[in-house]
Amino acid sequence: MTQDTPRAIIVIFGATGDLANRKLYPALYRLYRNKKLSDHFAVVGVARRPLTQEDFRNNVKASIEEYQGDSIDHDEFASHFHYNPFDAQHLSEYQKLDNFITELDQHHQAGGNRLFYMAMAPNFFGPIAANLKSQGLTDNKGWSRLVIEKPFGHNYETAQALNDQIGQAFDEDQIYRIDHYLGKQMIQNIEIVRFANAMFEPLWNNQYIANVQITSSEVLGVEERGRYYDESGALRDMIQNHLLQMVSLVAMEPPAKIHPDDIRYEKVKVLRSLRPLTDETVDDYFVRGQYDKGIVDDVELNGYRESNGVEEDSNTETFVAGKFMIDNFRWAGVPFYVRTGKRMKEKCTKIVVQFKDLPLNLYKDNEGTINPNLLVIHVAPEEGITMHLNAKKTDYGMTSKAITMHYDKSLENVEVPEAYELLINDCINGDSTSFVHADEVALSWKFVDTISKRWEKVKANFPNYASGMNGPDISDTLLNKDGFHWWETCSKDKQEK
Ligand SMILES: NC(=O)C1=CN([C@@H]2O[C@H](COP(=O)(O)OP(=O)(O)OC[C@H]3O[C@@H](n4cnc5c(N)ncnc54)[C@H](OP(=O)(O)O)[C@@H]3O)[C@@H](O)[C@H]2O)C=CC1
Ligand SMILES: O=C1O[C@H](COP(=O)(O)O)[C@@H](O)[C@H](O)[C@H]1O
Repeated sequence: MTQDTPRAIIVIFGATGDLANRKLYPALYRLYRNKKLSDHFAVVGVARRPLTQEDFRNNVKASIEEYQGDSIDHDEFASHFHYNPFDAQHLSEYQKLDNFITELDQHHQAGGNRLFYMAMAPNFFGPIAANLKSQGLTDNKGWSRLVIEKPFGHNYETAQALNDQIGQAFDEDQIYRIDHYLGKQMIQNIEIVRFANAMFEPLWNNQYIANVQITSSEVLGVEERGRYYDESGALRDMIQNHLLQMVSLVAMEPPAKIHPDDIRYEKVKVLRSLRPLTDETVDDYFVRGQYDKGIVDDVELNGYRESNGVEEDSNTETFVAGKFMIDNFRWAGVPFYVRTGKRMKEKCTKIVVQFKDLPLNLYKDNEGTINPNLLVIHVAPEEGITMHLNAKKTDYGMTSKAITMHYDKSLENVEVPEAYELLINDCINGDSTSFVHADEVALSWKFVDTISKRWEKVKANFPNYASGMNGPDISDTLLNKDGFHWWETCSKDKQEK
């Protein structure tokens, strides 16, 4: 561990929940192991369950063993963890929590800094933030920061109400809204690929790019999250946040500096330039799907409507494909296609940039065609970059063939920081670059609300795709009518077709 990393007490609200166990403890453990946490860090876990200190530390160790797969002695790490049984709805308990944190701060010499992490249901975010303020927990001598998890509201109105509520207790620069996609290495790489390569930046515009395709597909269905998901759907669960963040990063102008304000400013400009939809135009730009049962790897899987917590005639979409038009000088006329869904063919997040064809190309391939250049950013599960180019076919003639040049991140042989690990590290260090600003939340909800209102009004003919397929046919039609098609495979080894 190091002395120069910021000291802090990390207070986790919802310390017994799924997010804390599956993501936060393993992430903290990796930070600790990689010497990114100060000797003086401490974690206060709060939740209603009456756990003893020992129970809590055993839970933390068990979660590291399960999710980190690492069997070294975790006792020293766990000794930084303290449990405080607490009901967020009881105002009287906040003062006790304050005393508990203050004592620990003295014990660990944590410097008076407090990171409040909301790993609880979203309806608690506002009230807890207000109570932290009113009960003096933010009057500590060091900094205090608030970390909140998505969903940031259910629509524009509720997101604004949430922002107003937490904004009364914390300033915007103290609020860290987590979108875990922004912690992924290859998402962070978008900026570097674009702005550190002379061969891409001059071409990154409507003169040379035909379209951009962003896919985030999942093999899993809604599993145990049916109740939450049926209220949300893919539009709110993925498009409003992760997909729009990716669009913003691919489309933004170069920032003046690598500084949170400069980058947010550029992302906000993209969101402000999105061509707004109306009730009449939604169907031309966005389509939806819901998975049916299907056979995948010889196993028969149930349909969405058969899942726990889902209405039997649910109108909730588990798939969305859409087209964003960004009406600014750089992007006028270039469609940004996105799609996301559950129970699709493969787990894959990737960004494909398709370049325009040359005005004349004499060097066609054997089939008499010329393959467009593609730049593929593989976000997950593979991490890397593939360039699809044309080269001479090895024979006596002058025909071309499609080739790929690939950067495979896994060959670097370095441990890749996991998204939560990286984002928690940023919170502790006060770097809010990879977090979502209130303005981004507001603008993305405004855009998405038009679609969700339309979809609530006009029922779909669901289910419309079998489990294991890449969504419904209308997703293909969306691109085909513009003369394009989805570039399918995620594999770096195969030519993407
Ligand atoms: N799980 C995940 O992978 C992801 C979760 N999120 C978000 O993270 C947040 C947490 O999700 P998740 O961990 O899945 O939820 P869980 O339901 O698993 O956990 C909720 C936690 O809140 C505690 N809690 C509930 N009521 C109270 C109360 N009145 N006072 C104090 N503690 C309370 C529970 O403990 P107890 O019952 O002991 O009080 C539990 O620790 C949500 O906002 C979710 O949307 C976001 C992305 C991914
Ligand atoms: O935020 C969410 O993301 C996951 C997908 O994340 P990934 O890192 O595995 O791509 C999704 O399953 C979940 O429904 C959604 O809430």
